[in-house]
Amino acid sequence: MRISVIGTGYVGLVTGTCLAETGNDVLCVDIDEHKVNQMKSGIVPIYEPHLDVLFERNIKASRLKFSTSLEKGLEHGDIIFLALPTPEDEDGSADLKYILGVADNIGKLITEYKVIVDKSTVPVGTSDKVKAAIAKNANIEFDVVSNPEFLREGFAVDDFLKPERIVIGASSEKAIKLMEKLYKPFVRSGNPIIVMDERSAELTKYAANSFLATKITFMNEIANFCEKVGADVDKVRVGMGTDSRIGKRFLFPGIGYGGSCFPKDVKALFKSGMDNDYEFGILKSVIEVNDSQKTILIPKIEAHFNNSLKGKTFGVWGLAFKPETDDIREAPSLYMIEELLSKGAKIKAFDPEAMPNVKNKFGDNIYLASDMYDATKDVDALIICTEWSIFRTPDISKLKSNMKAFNVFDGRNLYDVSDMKNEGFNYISIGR
Ligand SMILES: NC(=O)C1=CN([C@@H]2O[C@H](COP(=O)(O)OP(=O)(O)OC[C@H]3O[C@@H](n4cnc5c(N)ncnc54)[C@H](O)[C@@H]3O)[C@@H](O)[C@H]2O)C=CC1
Ligand SMILES: O=C(O)[C@H]1O[C@H](OP(=O)(O)OP(=O)(O)OC[C@H]2O[C@@H](n3ccc(=O)[nH]c3=O)[C@H](O)[C@@H]2O)[C@H](O)[C@@H](O)[C@@H]1O
Repeated sequence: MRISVIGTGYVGLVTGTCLAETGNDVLCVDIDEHKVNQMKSGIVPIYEPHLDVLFERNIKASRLKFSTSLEKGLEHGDIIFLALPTPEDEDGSADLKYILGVADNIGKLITEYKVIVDKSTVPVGTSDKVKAAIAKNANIEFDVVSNPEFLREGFAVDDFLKPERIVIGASSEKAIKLMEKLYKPFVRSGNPIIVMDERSAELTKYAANSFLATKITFMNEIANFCEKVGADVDKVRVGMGTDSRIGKRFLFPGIGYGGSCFPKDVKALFKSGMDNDYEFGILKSVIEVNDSQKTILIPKIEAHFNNSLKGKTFGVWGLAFKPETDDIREAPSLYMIEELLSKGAKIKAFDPEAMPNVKNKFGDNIYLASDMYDATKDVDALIICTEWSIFRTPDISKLKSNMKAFNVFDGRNLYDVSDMKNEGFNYISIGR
């Protein structure tokens, strides 16, 4: 099938590449000329494990091409995916200017039947807005489908190739048939393609992300309470998670959820609620609790240093919002670093993939370490913000010879409390 993907970020590029992998002829369109030039010369512009192999293979097979021209994209694809940003607007709602801007142009440019697929995360009712924006300028038949994406960064290729489910929100039989044909190769394992109306599909995406964010936040509160009453959240987590109704996943406490989606999506669902005369009390709390969780280690650090962080140096391990990505959008590490800088501390930071993004954000305000041990030289404490695998079994003797004082504040519970104590560290983690 001939496919175009408009917007070639984490979702668009993975979608385009994986659809090419199953034999489709894919054109990826992006407004960012630099990005498109990179892709044309074979460079994957983001860090996403395993994407490079598929990317290269499909470019070689001429199934994956790139352009900055929306016009070419609309000419090429029978199915047009919109994988455009839907960032948080000032009032917390999802900003639809990218989606509706492109929809407006689609109406002007299409000359034959197209299926326009919204893959971005958008509030309930957006498909009607997209339809209206296209219809305003088009005299041609077209259909709009809502097909929310559930991939995780760091596992995006795997999640796309082997999805637990595919949600298709549509009312046109013709469009549904085309979408089912396109996705058939991805559901061989028996996982379902779930067809529903557009509004339910749009809400499914927000409900899923908000539920997961709530699950994490609930566990963060249990962890905070564990500290008050002398319980161990790791034990509570295992004790709870073995109940299959609860499940083991997404129960890991830490310094809050971050990323380009959970924070904005929870806020957008809350705002959608308010716009429709419904106040999501639970989401209000999730937002508040997560905001304070991001800096939950700060009072503990301050208490240790007698409320004076001025001139103290902190090593920070892990800057991306989670492991296996270079994405720092809404990363808890950024909130920690900003808070520490504002209190006069100095930072030596390291992340395996996110250093260029962090450099853009902080410039010379922090020291960008050349490796994880460089970030621990002469520090008063080490702070762990992201649980990259390479941090899990550090060379303890190297750490000890580097660090000025043996303080570790661990926002991701990487180490055994008694092991760290036996090694002579003052080790503070979450809920233990
Ligand atoms: N990042 C993720 O893991 C997931 C994101 N989503 C949703 O997917 C959507 C896209 O997210 P990301 O891929 O993370 O965004 P992104 O910011 O990584 O990529 C968006 C791309 O769209 C391009 N763009 C902007 N305006 C354009 C225009 N007028 N024409 C062509 N290209 C244009 C940008 O240059 C950028 O390359 C959002 O709604 C997000 O909530 C859904 C599931 C997972
Ligand atoms: O809509 C999206 O963009 C995506 O958002 C999340 O994916 P992602 O943000 O890539 O990452 P997650 O693995 O879900 O982690 C999100 C945040 O929660 C935190 N988290 C996750 C799990 C956990 O147990 N504890 C915890 O604190 C992570 O550290 C991270 O900051 C969802 O998992 C995807 O299904 C969804 O498609």
